[in-house]
Amino acid sequence: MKESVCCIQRFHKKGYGTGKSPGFSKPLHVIGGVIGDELIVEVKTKQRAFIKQITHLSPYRTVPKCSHAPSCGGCSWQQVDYLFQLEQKQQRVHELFACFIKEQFILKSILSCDQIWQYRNKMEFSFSQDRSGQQFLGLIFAGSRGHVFNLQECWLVSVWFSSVVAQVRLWWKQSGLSAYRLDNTGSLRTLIVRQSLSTSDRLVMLTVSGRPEYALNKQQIQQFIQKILLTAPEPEKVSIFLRIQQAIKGQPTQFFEMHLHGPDHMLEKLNIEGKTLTFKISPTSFFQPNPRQAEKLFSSALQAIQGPKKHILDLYAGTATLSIVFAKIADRVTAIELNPHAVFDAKVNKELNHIKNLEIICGDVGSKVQELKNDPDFIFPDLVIVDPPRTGLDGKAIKALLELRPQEILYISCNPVTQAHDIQLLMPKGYQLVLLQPVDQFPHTVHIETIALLRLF
Ligand SMILES: C[S@@+](CC[C@H](N)C(=O)[O-])C[C@H]1O[C@@H](n2cnc3c(N)ncnc32)[C@H](O)[C@@H]1O
Repeated sequence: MKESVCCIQRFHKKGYGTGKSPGFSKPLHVIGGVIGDELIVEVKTKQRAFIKQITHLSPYRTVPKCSHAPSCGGCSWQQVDYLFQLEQKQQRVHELFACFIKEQFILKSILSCDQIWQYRNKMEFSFSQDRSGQQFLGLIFAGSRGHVFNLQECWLVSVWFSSVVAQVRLWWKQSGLSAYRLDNTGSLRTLIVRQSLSTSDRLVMLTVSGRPEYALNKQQIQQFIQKILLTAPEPEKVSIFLRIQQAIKGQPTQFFEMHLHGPDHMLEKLNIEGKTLTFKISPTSFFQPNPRQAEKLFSSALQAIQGPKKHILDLYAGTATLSIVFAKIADRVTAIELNPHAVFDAKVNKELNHIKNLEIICGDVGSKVQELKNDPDFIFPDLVIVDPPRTGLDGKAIKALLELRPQEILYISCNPVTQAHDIQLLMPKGYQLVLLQPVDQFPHTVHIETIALLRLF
């Protein structure tokens, strides 16, 4: 391991501080480095380095709240002043789009987060064991290849999350179970914890191996439930699930959920333009992880569109959040979602929010749009909303969009890199980017949510 000096000049896309260092031909990426820092660093791999000493403090540096901040892979920017985080995110979005868009488009100022701590409603923790058998349950070390550390606190979520982790760690010690390993041996894989920010509903899901020789027995499951119930003020209201993940070589991974305790879902509420909407969320359904910012995201998306619309297609609809928000400006809305559990939630959410003009379809976006188009009664949409996973739109979905040729496409994304890539494919076919609105859903991380409005010219 080599020691060197390094001045941080910019941020790497993963949030590391990047700067030149004498003796190294390529810039170093320093975990925890902030633009303006002068550092003595330890160089671990060719370009990856760790801070040994700060010789000059950046004016953008602040004191992290969490004791894990210097090494946790969850928050790479807790040491960066929040206003500077926002500036950096705004600049990143500008760089990603301005490099290929020559026409005028409006890049709005990023919508900041009012509650920058304890804003998440979900966190996934991993189980791991080293060669000596020492047990770890928590998050992944920054810059490591999946090395887990024992989490004691996390400021992105409520304190209940760390008390669940602590109780599960105690249960694990007594259980005799082992952590799942990449060679498909061992039992315990992940622990998902969710807590609604509006109703305080709580949900815990333990994911284990599907190999029969690593299955949990009745007593182990009962003891797991008892430990979780110790953490909650109203134990009867905690939902507990066991998820069995079956990984067989050459076959798609399969999941089976077992409902162990409490309600089979949780409820979350969003306030959109003065109206409170209620959403049922099953353990495997996606829901926006920062509900207060989701309110800003959805309100801002709604304001970007001038209604009324005849037919809105909501692709990658999840639990139908956007469909329900947009239903008031359309004659009809059609939602398409792959996950059957989320589709089931979406149907309940339609009823809970008294929506009459919404149809919900379960299936892959690319295939279902083709089927819809073949229906002679199909009304071509004037607005298509897409909110895909981080990987963006696949070839089939892009093709479907181009065949539908709606007047407007509202593209919401948690990954502006894939979003910019997809928009580059849509532009030569007559679409122009008219509006870009970044939203800070994830303070202290490098992640950015963006709303893009495309119009057919
Ligand atoms: C980022 S979430 C957006 C959900 C929703 N718009 C919201 O804000 O709550 C993406 C959703 O796309 C779904 N999905 C992923 N691939 C899909 C596909 N090929 N076809 C349909 N839905 C898909 C996922 O299950 C997930 O619910």
